[in-house]
Amino acid sequence: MSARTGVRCDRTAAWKQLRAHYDELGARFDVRTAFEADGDARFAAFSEAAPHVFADLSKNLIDRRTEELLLALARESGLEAHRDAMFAGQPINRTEDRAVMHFLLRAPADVTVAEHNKAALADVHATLDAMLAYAEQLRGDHTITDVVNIGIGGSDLGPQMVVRALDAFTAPGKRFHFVSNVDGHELAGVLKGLAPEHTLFLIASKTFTTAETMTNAQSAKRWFAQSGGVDVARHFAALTTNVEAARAFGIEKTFGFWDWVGGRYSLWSAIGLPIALAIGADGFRALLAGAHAMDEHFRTAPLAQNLPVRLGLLDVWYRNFHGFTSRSIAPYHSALARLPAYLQQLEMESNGKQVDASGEALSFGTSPVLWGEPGTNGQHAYFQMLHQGTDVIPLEFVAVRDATHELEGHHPKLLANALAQAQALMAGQADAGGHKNFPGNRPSTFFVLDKLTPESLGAFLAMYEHRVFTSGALWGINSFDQWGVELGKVLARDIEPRLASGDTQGLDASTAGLIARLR
Ligand SMILES: O=P(O)(O)OC[C@H]1O[C@H](O)[C@H](O)[C@@H](O)[C@@H]1O
Repeated sequence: MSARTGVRCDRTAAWKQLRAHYDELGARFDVRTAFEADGDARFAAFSEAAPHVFADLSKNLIDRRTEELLLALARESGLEAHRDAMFAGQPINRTEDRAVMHFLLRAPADVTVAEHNKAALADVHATLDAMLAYAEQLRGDHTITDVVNIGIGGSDLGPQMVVRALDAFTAPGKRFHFVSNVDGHELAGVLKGLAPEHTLFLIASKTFTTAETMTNAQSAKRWFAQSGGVDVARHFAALTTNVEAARAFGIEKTFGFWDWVGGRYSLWSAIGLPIALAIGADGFRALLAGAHAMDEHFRTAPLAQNLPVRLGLLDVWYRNFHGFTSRSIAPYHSALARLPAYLQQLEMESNGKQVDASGEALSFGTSPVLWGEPGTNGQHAYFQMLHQGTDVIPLEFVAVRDATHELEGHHPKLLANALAQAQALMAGQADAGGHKNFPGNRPSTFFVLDKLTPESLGAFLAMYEHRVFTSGALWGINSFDQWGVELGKVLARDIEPRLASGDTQGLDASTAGLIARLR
C-alpha cells in the first residue's frame, strides 16, 4: 500500500523533464553567465524573505526553468497533500503508526486546529505552562548553580545547540552541562567540579530506555548519594514520554510529551527545559513564536515563494541530478558552533533512507552528508577543498547582521569573510596558472538573520525542519522513523558480556580479534 497520495518523484513526468533539462543545460550551467545576463533580476528572483530569515539562493546552479520543473515535481509528487496531512495530524509516520505534530508544540493556545487535535493542543499548553513555571522558579533559586542535562540524540543536540546559541540571552548564575556519551570520561569530567546541593540533573529521554542515558542517569544518582546529596526529588527531574519509567527510576518531578514528537523534533517540548532555564519563560515563548511564524509560512505560502520548499527542491536537484553527495554548513557566528551537529541528526536521521514509505527500494540517492564548522575557522582548515578540490560541495553560510558583543572591528571582518568566501566560490580565478586556478561556479546559499534572537533562531530551525520534510516528501520516504539505529544497539547488548567473559563463539574473526585486544 502506498503510504501517501501522489506519485513517487522518479515516476513523474517532471522527473524525466528535469533529467532532460539537466543533460541539455543543467550540467553546464554557469552561474557567472547567469548573473551577467540578468544580474539584479536574478538576485530578486532567487532570494526569499521568510519570517525572520532572509535567504539568497542566487549563487546556486539553478535557473527559472529548473525551478519551474522542480515545482512541477513537487506538485506531481503530492508535496502539498503530504504537508497538509502532517498539519491535519494524520499518522504520516506509518512505520510507527504515529502522527507528526511538532508544529503543535509551538502553536498559540487559541490557534484553530482540527477537532481531533484540540485535546493535544490543550495538553501542550498545560505542560508548557507547568514547565515554564518550574523554570522560572529555578531561575530564582540561586542555590542551584549547575544544570546537568543527561540525554543523547534529540534529547541532547537540540537543547545543547540552542542554549549555546542564545548565550547572550542567558541570565548569569547558572552553568549548563550536557552529558550524552556513555563514555564515562564525559560524566566524570562534569561531576568533578560539582556539589550535589548546587546541582540539578535533568534526565532527558523520550523513551526513558536509551542505554547511554540510563547508564549516565544511574551513575549521576549514585554520585549524588555518595557525595552527600539528600533530596533526590529536588535535584532530579525527568523529561520524557515515559513518565512511569521515570517514576520507577525514582524521579518525582516529570514533564511529559507525546509519541507524535520525534526525538530530533523535540527541543520545542519538555526536552527544551534547559533552554527555558537559560533564557527564561519569555525567551522560550519567543523561540516557539519564531518557529510558529515559519510553520505558517510553510503551511500557507505558495510553493514558489515558500522558503523551506525552495530549499528542499534545491536539495533534490543537487542530490539527484548533479549527484552531489554532501553539503557543508558554515555558521558565521560562533554561538552556532553546534548547529552542524544538530542539523546532522535532523537531516541524516530523517532522510538517510533507502526504501520509500511503502518499503520499496529506491533507485536514487537520498540524504546528503551534512558537515561543517563555524566560519571563519573552517576557512583555515577545509575550505581549500571547497575551492579547489575535485568534488563540488554546496556550502551554506549563516550570517547575522547585528553582533551582540561590543568588541570593535570584529563583526565587519567576520561578515566580510562570509561574503568573500561566497564570492570566491562563485567567481573563481582563471589563468593564474595551475595551482593558483580556482574553477569557480561552486554553489552556495547565504542566510541572513538580522539578529540572533530566540525568535529568529526558532524560525531558522523550523525552516530547516520543513526543508527536510520537503525533500523527504519528494523522495517518498518516511522522514520520521529511524530503524537504522536499531541493529547496532542489539549487537552491543550481545557484545558487552563477551568483553567480560572473553567468549567469542559465533563471532566473525575481526570482531573476535578486537575483543581479545580490548580485554
Ligand atoms: O530520547 P531518547 O528516547 O533517549 O532517544 C535518544 C535518541 O536515540 C535514538 O536511538 C534515536 O536514534 C534518536 O532519534 C533519539 O533522539
